[in-house]
Amino acid sequence: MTGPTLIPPPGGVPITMQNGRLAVPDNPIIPYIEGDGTGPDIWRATVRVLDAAVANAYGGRRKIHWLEIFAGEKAFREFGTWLPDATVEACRDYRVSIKGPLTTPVGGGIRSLNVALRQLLDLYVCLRPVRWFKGVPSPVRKPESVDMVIFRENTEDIYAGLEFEQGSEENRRFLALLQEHFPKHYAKIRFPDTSGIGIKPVSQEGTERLVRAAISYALMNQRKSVTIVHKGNIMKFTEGAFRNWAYALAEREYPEQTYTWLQWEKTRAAQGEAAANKEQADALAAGRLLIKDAIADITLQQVLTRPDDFDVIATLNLNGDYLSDALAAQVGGIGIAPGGNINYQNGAAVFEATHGTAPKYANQDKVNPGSLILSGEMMLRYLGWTEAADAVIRAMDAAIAGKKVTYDFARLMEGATEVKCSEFADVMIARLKERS
Ligand SMILES: NC(=O)C1=CN([C@@H]2O[C@H](COP(=O)(O)OP(=O)(O)OC[C@H]3O[C@@H](n4cnc5c(N)ncnc54)[C@H](OP(=O)(O)O)[C@@H]3O)[C@@H](O)[C@H]2O)C=CC1
Ligand SMILES: O=C(O)CCC(=O)C(=O)O
Ligand SMILES: [Mg+2]
Repeated sequence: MTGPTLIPPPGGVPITMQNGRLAVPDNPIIPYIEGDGTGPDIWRATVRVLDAAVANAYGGRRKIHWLEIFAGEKAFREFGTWLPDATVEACRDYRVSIKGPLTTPVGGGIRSLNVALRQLLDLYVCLRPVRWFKGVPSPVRKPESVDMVIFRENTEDIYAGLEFEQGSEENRRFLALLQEHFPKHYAKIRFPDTSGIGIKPVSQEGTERLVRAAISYALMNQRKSVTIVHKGNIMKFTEGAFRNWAYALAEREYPEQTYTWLQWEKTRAAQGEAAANKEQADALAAGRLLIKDAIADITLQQVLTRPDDFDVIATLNLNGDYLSDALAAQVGGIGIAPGGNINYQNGAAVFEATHGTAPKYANQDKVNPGSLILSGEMMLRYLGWTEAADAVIRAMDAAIAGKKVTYDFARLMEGATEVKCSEFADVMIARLKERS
C-alpha cells in the first residue's frame, strides 16, 4: 500500500512565514488529523464550532479550508502506515495544524505518534494553559485561583524514546559498553541482567529555547512569575542543569526585565536576608518578572495548596506531562484542557488536546469536546484571529453557564442536563449565533 495523495482544498492558500512572522491569508489551508478512539467524535464537534466562530466573527470574509491528513489507526487501516510521510510534510508545508488524540500501546508496539510528530517537526514547546471557566465543577475550593500556563519542553528528556529493552541484543551491548567504560555507573544498576534501560537527554540548547519562550510569553502577557519545575536534587546533570541553564538565561538575556531567586541568594549571601528581600520587593514593585524554581514533587502539592504562587511554569517533558493532567483536574478535568505544540522559530504548530483517546467512550458521541475546541481557540489566537478566538471563549462560558454539559461535568454539577458531545457543540454554536 502507498501513502495518501493529499489534494489541497480548492480556494485555500497556505500559511507562510514572512520576516519571521506568520503570514495568514483570509482563506488558510489547515490540515487536521481526526485521531483515534474518541477523536472522530470530538473533531466533528470542534470543526463545527470553529467554523461557526470564524463565520460569525468575520461575516464570511475569512474561512478555514480544512485538509484531512492521516495518522494512527485510520492511516494504518487505509494506507498501511501509522504516520505517512505526507502527513508530516503537510504539517510542515502548511505550518499550522490541529489533531485529535492518537493511541499509543503500553509496554510494546509502536512508539507514540504524538511524540513522533513533535520531534519530527521540532515543536519544542508544549503550551498548556490551565484556567477555570465559571461554573465548572472542581474538586478544589478556589478553582478561580488556578490560572497557570505550562511550558513543557517537548523534544527531549526520557520522552525521547532512547530505551533498550530487557533481554535484547541492544540492551546487552549497551550494558557491556557501560560496564567497560563507566564501571562506577554500571555498579549502580541493582539488577543489571534483568534491567530495561532508558536514557534521558537534556540539552542546554533545548532548555534555553523553551525557557526563552516561557519568559517572553510571561513578559508579553504581564504574568507575575515563571517557575522552573525540576527534580534537580536527584537528577543533577539533567533536571538540575535545566534549572541552572534557565536561571542563567534569564539573567543573561532579560537582566532588566526579570528578578531571579538566584540573584536573591547572591544578595543574601553578600548582604543578608533583609537586603535580599528588599531587593526582590523593589524589583517586583518596578514590574519585573519573578523567575523562581520548585522541585517537581512538592510542586504537585503546592499547585493544590497555594495555586496563587504559580503562574507560568517552565518544565521538562515528563514533569510537564504529569503536571498538565494534575492541573487539569483542578479546573474541571481533562475534558477541558487544551494545548498546542509550537516551534516559535519557524512558526510550525500542531494544536491538540491534553487528553488521550479515551477508548472506552469511542463512537458514543459522549465525551467533552471542550479540550479540542479550546485547542482550536488557541490556534485561532495563534493565527491572529483574535475576534474568533474571543467568540469561542464567550460561547464556552455561556454554554457552561446554561448547564447543558457532557457527562464529565454533568456528574459533578448540580442541576445540570447531560448532553452528547455533538449537542454540546450545538449549544456553543447557538450561543455564537445569538451574538452575531
Ligand atoms: N496527545 C495525545 O494524543 C495523547 C494520547 N494519549 C493516548 O490515549 C490513550 C488512552 O490514554 P488514557 O491514559 O486512558 O488517557 P485518556 O486521556 O485517553 O483518558 C483517561 C480518562 O480521562 C477522561 N477523559 C479523557 N478525555 C475526555 C474527554 N474528552 N471528556 C471527558 N473526559 C475525558 C475519561 O475519564 P472517566 O473515565 O473518568 O470518564 C477517561 O477515561 C493511550 O493510548 C495514550 O497513550 C494520551 C494522552 C495524550
Ligand atoms: O503520546 C501519547 O500517547 C501520550 C502523550 C501524552 O500523554 C501527552 O503528551 O500529554
Ligand atoms: Mg499526557
